[in-house]
Amino acid sequence: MTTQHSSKPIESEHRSGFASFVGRPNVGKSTLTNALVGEKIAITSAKPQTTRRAIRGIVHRDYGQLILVDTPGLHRPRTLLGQRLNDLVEQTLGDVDVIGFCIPANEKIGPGDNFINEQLNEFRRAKLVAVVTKCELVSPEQLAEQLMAVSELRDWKAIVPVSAVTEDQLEVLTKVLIDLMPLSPALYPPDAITDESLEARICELIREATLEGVRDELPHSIAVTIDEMSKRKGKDLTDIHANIFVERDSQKGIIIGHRGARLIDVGKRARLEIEKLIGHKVFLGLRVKVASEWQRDPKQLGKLGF
Ligand SMILES: Nc1nc2c(ncn2[C@@H]2O[C@H](COP(=O)(O)OP(=O)(O)OP(=O)(O)O)[C@@H](O)[C@H]2O)c(=O)[nH]1
Repeated sequence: MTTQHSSKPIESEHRSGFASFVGRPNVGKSTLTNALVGEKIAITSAKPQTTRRAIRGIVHRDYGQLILVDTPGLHRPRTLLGQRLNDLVEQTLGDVDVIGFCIPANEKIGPGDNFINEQLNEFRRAKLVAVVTKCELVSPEQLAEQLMAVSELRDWKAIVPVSAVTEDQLEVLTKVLIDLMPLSPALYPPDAITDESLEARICELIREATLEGVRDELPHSIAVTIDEMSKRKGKDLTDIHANIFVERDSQKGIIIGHRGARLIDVGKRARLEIEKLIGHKVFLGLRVKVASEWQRDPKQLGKLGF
């Protein structure tokens, strides 16, 4: 007598589950997510704390499926937005199978890392992995030292050094993470890369272009919404009308720039990224609006999608 089971050995070993990267702002969590997925899912920026949503990037292998949930990072909240972001992180981390704690290879472990490491004790469901990022920036000796320091933080399931820029060790990290997932069939269809809506991804691309080159206090004041998006009849062209919200008139001036020069540049960069995403030409109309103190106002936060 033969059993069905014996004829399907590969599927029975298939693993699927959720993982999240945590770590101080700017350690490379979003870049790593994009590099693992192989497509731009999360926006990245040299400004800290630019990640606002739980975005799922999906990595497919024949032995398993890894669903990456990007989070804004744990930090002490100063505004209602900050508080909502923290709630979102806690909810997310309470649910995932694996948490990858990202620590950059080129910076000594400090109070910020220790704070997050302590927070990780709260999430008992998840298996904990340390990911040492930006490895191409240091010598092999420095890397070895950092790996030692990381191993002293706690008893990790694994410690993996990677570089999202040179793509070093990305496949190793993928395998390590999938091997820690529960046995399960695939949770998403094979062609799914994210479950974020196209509109949400476009808003994020516009926010990313807007963030480039602005000073430190401004990034948190920017939110983007889409008023209208439609494909022109019989043409490979999509019209998109979007709003960039800031909190004060002075910020509006910064975004728009001298005679609108900066806004034109933002629009051009955002348009090119959106065209890459949707695969054809885009007309992008941007309007800058003031929604004063939106980060502290529950009604406005709701309207802007938080
Ligand atoms: N050299 C180097 N730079 C990297 C690497 N990964 C990310 N970066 C850079 O580090 C900066 C921060 O990257 P992000 O991916 O936005 O960092 P994050 O941790 O998601 O930041 P938050 O949005 O603040 O949470 C960007 O300027 C990236 O280009 C890497 O492997 N090597």
